Amino acid sequence: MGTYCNIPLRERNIVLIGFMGVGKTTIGQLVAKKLYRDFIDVDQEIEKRHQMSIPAIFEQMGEDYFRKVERELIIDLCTNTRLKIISLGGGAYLQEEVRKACLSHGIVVFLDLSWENWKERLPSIVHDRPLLKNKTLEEIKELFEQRKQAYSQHHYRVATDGLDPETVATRVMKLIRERDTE
Ligand SMILES: Nc1ncnc2c1ncn2[C@@H]1O[C@H](COP(=O)(O)OP(=O)(O)O)[C@@H](O)[C@H]1O
Ligand SMILES: O=C(O)C1=C[C@@H](OP(=O)(O)O)[C@@H](O)[C@H](O)C1
Ligand SMILES: [Mg+2]
Repeated sequence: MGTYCNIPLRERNIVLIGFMGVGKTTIGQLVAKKLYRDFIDVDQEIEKRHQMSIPAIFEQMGEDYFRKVERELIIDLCTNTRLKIISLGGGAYLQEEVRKACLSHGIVVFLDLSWENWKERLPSIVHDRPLLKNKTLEEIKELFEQRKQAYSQHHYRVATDGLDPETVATRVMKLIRERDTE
């Protein structure tokens, strides 16, 4: 797969990236509604295809299997679909092939949230994020910091601290509209 892309800019998929719990799934859904586009959440798609939850897939098939499935699905979506709003799982973008496919074929929007604000969200998300279970807050912070380097490879960044989902979605939508009218 080369990096050449013949998809016109305004037809490219919008790909939301960022750490677990920053709001990729929530915001993606809202942006899709605002732009009258289809929404695809990669985790939900994998769950649907396997008829299993993400924690069950991790437990029964293992993380390596999950990473392979998510990589293949994302590359397929990036190269073979247009005009979608796609929310990735937070770890997918750690894979180089995924980054390349998203950056060359889509418009990558990084949803950023400070550690201080992210920490407040942990209790509400820990139950269905296998990678957060049985980890201390210090270990999670380390993962949060480690992943910054991958997420720094994006087209747009939206700072979400203190913003409700509607406001974040409006900001993402405006970025896309402004780009389309350039
Ligand atoms: N901007 C926001 N402000 C407050 N809570 C949010 C915001 N975005 C998402 N959430 C909440 O955070 C949790 C994780 O959101 P989710 O969309 O599943 O994140 P992700 O897909 O990035 O893991 C959910 O409970 C969601 O309601
Ligand atoms: O960051 C990760 O490694 C993961 C993030 C999750 O998605 P969200 O980022 O939507 O929580 C999900 O794909 C899985 O639990 C692994
Ligand atoms: Mg999600």
